[in-house]
Amino acid sequence: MLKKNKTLGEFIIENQSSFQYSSGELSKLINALRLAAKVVNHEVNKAGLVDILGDAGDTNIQGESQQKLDVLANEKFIQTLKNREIVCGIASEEEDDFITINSNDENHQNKYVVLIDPLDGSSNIDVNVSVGTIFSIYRRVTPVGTPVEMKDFLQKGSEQVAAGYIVYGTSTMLVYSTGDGVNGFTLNPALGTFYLSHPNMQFPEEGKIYSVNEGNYVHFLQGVKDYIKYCQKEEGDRPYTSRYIGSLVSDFHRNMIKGGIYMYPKSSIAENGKLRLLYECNPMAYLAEQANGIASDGFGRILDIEPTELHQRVPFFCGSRKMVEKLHEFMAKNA
Ligand SMILES: O=P(O)(O)OC[C@H]1O[C@](O)(COP(=O)(O)O)[C@@H](O)[C@@H]1O
Ligand SMILES: [Mg+2]
Ligand SMILES: [Mg+2]
Repeated sequence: MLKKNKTLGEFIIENQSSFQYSSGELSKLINALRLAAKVVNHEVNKAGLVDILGDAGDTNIQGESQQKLDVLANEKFIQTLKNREIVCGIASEEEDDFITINSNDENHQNKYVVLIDPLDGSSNIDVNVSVGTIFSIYRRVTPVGTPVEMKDFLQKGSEQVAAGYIVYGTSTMLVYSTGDGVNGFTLNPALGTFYLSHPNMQFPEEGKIYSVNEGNYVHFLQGVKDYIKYCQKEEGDRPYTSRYIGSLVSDFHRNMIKGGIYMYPKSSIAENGKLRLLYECNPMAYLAEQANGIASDGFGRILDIEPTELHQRVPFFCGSRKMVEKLHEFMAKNA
């Protein structure tokens, strides 16, 4: 049984040997993400006091207006990773193309690439509702010693070596996995230290919460509509409770603790849904499976999807095993 209140630093060192490619490089990388999380947490917590609320006045490659905190979080994560010379490339929701990191690594010796959603839940920033950061880590497929290429980023989610998120909520937590279960660490703001608070997180097999933007209901496929009606029907332990924060990280985190299903389906107004495969769906799917949950596009496993573009979107259904299996029944019936 993992002893609680171990610091994240201690946990990283102790668990390094259980990682198949253990060389200390991934530990350094997780440590860098931990540092960047603290820097961004500090900015998020005082957002209303300084001029970092609101629109940054630019749009990203997906045509979405960038919030000032999107831009700031993006800068902080990229800078922290660059300064620590431990990755050979970074891709981000807020960057059109991937970034090659070779400033101090002339020989391109670094083995890992990182994909990030620097600030998840942007529509909640200005209204003081919890937001997050999502990260996904792969070993490069191109030879060490050569510059990083697009194919190093366009890998199936099943190839991830680690993934995680930070939730900036009532408390700040860093939750991640390196393929050996999911563990959650809570930041003690006074000490600036993350402590193990949620060892071995697991999705309950069954849940009573469904999370979907019902404002889009009329545009959903019949299978999704039927499943939502099933959740709302007075029968057995239903109706379920509807909870939708509008920050993927926060909705996922709640559902992982309490049991539930999160859905961002495709619709007649969003052909492939809204969420991005590489830095939203793949990392959350990796965590879900490590925590005994399921993540699919309504028909197949998210982690088996072959990526084709850096910012591609996919329909996303994720959560407690029995709930996602029930959704699959309705999707199959209407396929
Ligand atoms: O407002 P909508 O259409 O329901 O979308 C909410 C979803 O979009 C997101 O905000 C997309 O993420 P970003 O904020 O990183 O762009 C998710 O966090 C959230 O679940
Ligand atoms: Mg996001
Ligand atoms: Mg974002």
